Amino acid sequence: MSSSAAAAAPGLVLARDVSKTFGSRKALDGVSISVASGEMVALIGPSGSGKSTLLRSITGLQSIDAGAGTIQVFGETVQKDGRVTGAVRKARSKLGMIFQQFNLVGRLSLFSNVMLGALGRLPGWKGLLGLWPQADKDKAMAALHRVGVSDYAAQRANTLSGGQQQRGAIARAIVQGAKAILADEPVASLDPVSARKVMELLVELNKRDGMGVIVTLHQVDYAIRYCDRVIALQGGKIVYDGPSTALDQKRLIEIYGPEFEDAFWETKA
Ligand SMILES: Nc1ncnc2c1ncn2[C@@H]1O[C@H](COP(=O)(O)OP(=O)(O)OP(=O)(O)O)[C@@H](O)[C@H]1O
Repeated sequence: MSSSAAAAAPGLVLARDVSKTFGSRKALDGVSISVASGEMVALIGPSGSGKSTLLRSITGLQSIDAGAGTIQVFGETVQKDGRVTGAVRKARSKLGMIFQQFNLVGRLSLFSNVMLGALGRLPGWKGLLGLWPQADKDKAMAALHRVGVSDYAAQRANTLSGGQQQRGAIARAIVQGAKAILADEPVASLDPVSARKVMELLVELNKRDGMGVIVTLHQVDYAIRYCDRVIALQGGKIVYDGPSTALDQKRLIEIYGPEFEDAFWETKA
């Protein structure tokens, strides 16, 4: 790519002056962030600071306040004038979304769930009838193998462990051909070993495949260990945006308050 083409390539997220009000509470208050396409960024902050609201606004799952705020995803304006725009579909096709509660269809096999990632590329009736092209089936099995759960392909999703389901959700994003993963508390419901595996997978997709990753995390130590950049929210405002290596104890106490020690050591056991 020429340097001018690289300069023109749209980033993963460009959010300007984004606010979101629920009743009398400002969940986001004039937030602006810019995330390049191959970055891995942790969103941290105390409970209720606006992390999920920011992520949901980026994916267009929720509209932002009317006003000057705008959000672009891969160059598509997904939020403007307080409305989610029609361009959100195109943007979402490039985003793999991962949630705390896995969001797999429980009665379907793990394999079928992963195949759902290919739905956007197929006429709907073919997908509904399970008439998947062999190339997509191969891709799904390769993705399941890559995330380490191919042995469970035929098992119903609701009989799998949380860690297996979350890895399945990541396989679905791979099959979708996502250019980035937006993950909302992906490890909050997992035991420490499964949580580490999921974080390591996200890092691998970022470093090896160049996928952008934005991940909300409660565990500060995970943010520091796995993410190069951290954005911290407090009361809906950005209070830190920089390298994770520069997050020292003083800064973390500023972000979380004096209870920070508890939050930090929560996952050390
Ligand atoms: N749908 C909603 N209706 C009303 N208030 C909401 C809604 N969603 C979020 N809020 C409020 O907005 C604020 C930010 O919530 P948000 O879920 O974004 O925080 P968070 O940082 O992700 O918190 P946590 O770490 O506990 O998940 C909170 O005060 C929350 O109560």
